[in-house]
Amino acid sequence: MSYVLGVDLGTSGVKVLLVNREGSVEYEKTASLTLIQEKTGYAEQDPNEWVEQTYEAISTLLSESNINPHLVEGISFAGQMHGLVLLDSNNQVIRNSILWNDTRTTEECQDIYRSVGKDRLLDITKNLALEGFTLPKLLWIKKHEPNNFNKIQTFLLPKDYVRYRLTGKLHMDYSDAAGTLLLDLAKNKWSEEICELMEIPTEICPELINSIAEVGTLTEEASKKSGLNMATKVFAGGADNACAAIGSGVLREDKTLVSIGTSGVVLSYEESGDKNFEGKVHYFNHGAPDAFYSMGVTLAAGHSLSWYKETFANDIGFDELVQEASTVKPGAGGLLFTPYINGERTPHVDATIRGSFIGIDASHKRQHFTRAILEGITFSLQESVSILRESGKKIETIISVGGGAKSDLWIQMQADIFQTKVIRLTSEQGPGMGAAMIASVGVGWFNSLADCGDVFIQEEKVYKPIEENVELYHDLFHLYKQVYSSTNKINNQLHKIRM
Ligand SMILES: Nc1ncnc2c1ncn2[C@@H]1O[C@H](COP(=O)(O)OP(=O)(O)O)[C@@H](O)[C@H]1O
Ligand SMILES: O=C(CO)[C@@H](O)[C@H](O)COP(=O)(O)O
Repeated sequence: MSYVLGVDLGTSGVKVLLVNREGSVEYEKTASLTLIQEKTGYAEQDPNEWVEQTYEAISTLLSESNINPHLVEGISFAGQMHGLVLLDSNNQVIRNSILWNDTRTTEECQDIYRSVGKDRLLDITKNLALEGFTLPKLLWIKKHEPNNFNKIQTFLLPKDYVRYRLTGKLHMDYSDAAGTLLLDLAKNKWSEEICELMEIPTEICPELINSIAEVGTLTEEASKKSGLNMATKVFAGGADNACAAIGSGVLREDKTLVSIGTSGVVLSYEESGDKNFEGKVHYFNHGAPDAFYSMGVTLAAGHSLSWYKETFANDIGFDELVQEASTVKPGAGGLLFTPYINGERTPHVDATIRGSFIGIDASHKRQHFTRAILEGITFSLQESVSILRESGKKIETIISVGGGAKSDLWIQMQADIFQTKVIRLTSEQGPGMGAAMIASVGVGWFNSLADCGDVFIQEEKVYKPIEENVELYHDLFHLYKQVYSSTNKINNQLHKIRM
């Protein structure tokens, strides 16, 4: 038997999957990560912790599974997008990474619109200037940390930095580069026009490669620290959502996934990169060659639940917390939650909005708040489903992945609110499975990602909408959508106090 490893550098932790030639996940290991939030709107992580925790997860997996490392033929990576990693002339990390859910860069986004123009930016990158993207972070460093900016030899994204430390090779893959606001999507190259207009030296932009490209093998240090054989082949990998699309079989039109990780995404396959969504959704390169995807993003999806658990229910696990919520009927006793604890992207591009509980009643218990959070996150994702449907997408079946897909209750809720069949796969680890599929094609087990998907991707359970819940949630969704416009002005005032 031989194996590949899929590494998913998520925000909550590094997840490593050991996958055999039949696509079975024979072992998985997670090593947690620390989210540094020194003040409102800030989110950072230490790139060196990513590397150490990747070594920890791989070495522990190998020792616990008792697998001979020589049987691991290949490894690839999925990673949280947009996070800015700055390397100096010795390829040393200059400062902590500013992450995808950090919203400090509103001014820099306005600078981009002033210098490039919103329409021109959309023409070149197909995306709006959002606080979580990479270019605004680079501009923030240039404005607020000029000494650090002047030390930059190159910038990378999270998984590319981990792959660099394991191989000694510097690259960025196209699916992740698409989220930097520096990639010319049509020309598939760094935009010299945007670099020039924003005074970003083009030489700090790394070499671009495809997700399925072989980048090399492991360094001696990486082999020693991970326990893997030095001859293990390393493949580029992709953005976590691009890999989730691969790992969920979203490899043709009208295939859609929902991933509830720290963020929440609704992702739909796009055959071309020349549609015009007017920036209403994200529009990025897929991890599969010559393909793209549209995507709505809820900034704090799983994060809303994990923040609530850590703050109010740290004595119990997620399973128990969610099980409690299942004792409450749909509608959470008239309690609504909006998941804007880090601001929001889709449909509301608003870094100052914050979350709300509306309708708190003296009869409500913890389980009502938990259910309201699950429903509010799902309502937020329904807003992205609605945008994609309004763009002409047929969304009749959705594949659910991410940590949120561990819960029967939450997937049923998704079916009821999205009013579609929702499929749970045998592994909810969409990004990690996608990375494993990239490695399995790379080592030659399959001729294409689609051929690999036919073997690796197995449905475990289909959830169908429950009519009475559909009707209730349909009415509640209209109430939910009113909360943003009813609270954004107050939140803007509160933001001044929060700073
Ligand atoms: N058993 C569970 N039931 C429901 N939700 C869960 C469960 N375990 C984790 N989660 C949710 O999944 C999220 C983490 O999902 P994951 O895909 O690992 O995120 P990331 O890739 O961002 O690290 C947590 O924030 C939590 O809200
Ligand atoms: O910013 C985005 C997509 O644009 C997020 O999807 C990040 O990629 C984080 O992913 P998770 O940690 O939630 O998996």
